[in-house]
Amino acid sequence: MEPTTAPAISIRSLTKRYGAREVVSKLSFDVHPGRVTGFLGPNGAGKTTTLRMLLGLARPTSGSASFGHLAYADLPDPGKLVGASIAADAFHPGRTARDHLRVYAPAVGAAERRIDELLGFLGIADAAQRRVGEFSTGMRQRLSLATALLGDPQVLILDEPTNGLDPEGIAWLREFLRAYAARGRAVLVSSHMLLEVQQSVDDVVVIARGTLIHASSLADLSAMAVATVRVAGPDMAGLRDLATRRGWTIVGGSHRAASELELRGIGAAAVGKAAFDAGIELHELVENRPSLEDVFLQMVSAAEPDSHVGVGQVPS
Ligand SMILES: Nc1ncnc2c1ncn2[C@@H]1O[C@H](COP(=O)(O)OP(=O)(O)OP(=O)(O)O)[C@@H](O)[C@H]1O
Repeated sequence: MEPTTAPAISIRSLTKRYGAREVVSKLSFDVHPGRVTGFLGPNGAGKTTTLRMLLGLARPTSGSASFGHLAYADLPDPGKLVGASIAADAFHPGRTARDHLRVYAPAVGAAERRIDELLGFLGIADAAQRRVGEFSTGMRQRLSLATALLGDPQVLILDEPTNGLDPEGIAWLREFLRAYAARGRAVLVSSHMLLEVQQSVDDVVVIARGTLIHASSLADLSAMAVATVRVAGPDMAGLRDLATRRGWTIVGGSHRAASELELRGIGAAAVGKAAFDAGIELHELVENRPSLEDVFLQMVSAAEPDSHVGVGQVPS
C-alpha cells in the first residue's frame, strides 16, 4: 500500500560540505508514518551525516531536514516525538545500564517503571547493574535502542542497528520494527546491507557518495529484479532470430561466446518450448533471478565504480 499520509520526515535538497568535500549532496526523500524506511548505502555514503543533520547534531550547508514542517531544534517536545540511536552514540563507560537510562529519562518524562520495562524488553535486565564499559557491541546496541524508546516516540531513527547483533537479535529487531510501524509510527533505519533489513522495510532510500540513487517502495525495488535466461547451443543465430521474432530482449555483452545468449524478461520454460517448437537444439538453459541484494549492489557499484562493495571477484 502506498503512503497517503503526510510525511513524518522530509529531507529537501540537503547538502553537507566538509571543507572542499561534499559528503551529502542535494538529498531529498520522505519517511512516512506506519512504514519502515530503509536508508541504505555503502560505508561512507553519508548516512550518518544525514541523520546527524536531521537530529540537529550537524548543521546543513544548505537544504533542510524536518519533522512535519519543523526542524528538530524547533520541535516543542523533541524527546517525545523523536527517538534516535546513532552509530557513534557515546556511553559513559563507568555508568551502569540502568543509570545510563536514568540520565536520559527525565527529558522525556519516563518513570523508573518505563526503564524496567525497556531493560526487560531489550533482554538486558540481568545486566542492568553492570557498567556499560563491560558491554559487548550487541548489548550496547540494545541499550542504545532502549534509550531511543524511553519516550515511546512517534518517529524512531536507528543508525545501523543490526551492527553487533547476533542472528537472534537481528530476527528480534525485524519483528520489533514491523510491530512499531504497525502502531502508526515512522521508522527510519540505516544499513549498509539491504539483506539485513529487507524483511523489515516497506520503503527503500539508497544513497552513494552522498547522492540519492534510488527511492521507492520495497515492492517496486523487487520488480527491478528481472530474471534472465542464459541459453547455449550450436545454433545461436537461429535462437537470435527466434528472440527477435518473439520480441524477447537480448542482453548485450560482446564478451559473450558465440555459442551462448542471454535473454531478459522471459522464463526458461517459455524459451525452452519456443526453441523446441522451432527445432533449435539447446545444450544449456539456465534461469537466473537476481536477489534484491544483487539489485542493490548493482545500483551502488554503478554509482561507485571503484567501490569495494559487493559484486565482483575476490581480489587476487
Ligand atoms: N566531521 C567530519 N569532518 C570531515 N569529514 C566527515 C565528518 N563526518 C563525516 N565525514 C566524512 O563524510 C563521509 C560520509 O560519512 P558518514 O559517516 O556520513 O557515512 P555513512 O554512510 O554513515 O558510512 P558508515 O556506514 O561507514 O557509517 C565520509 O567520507 C566521512 O569521512
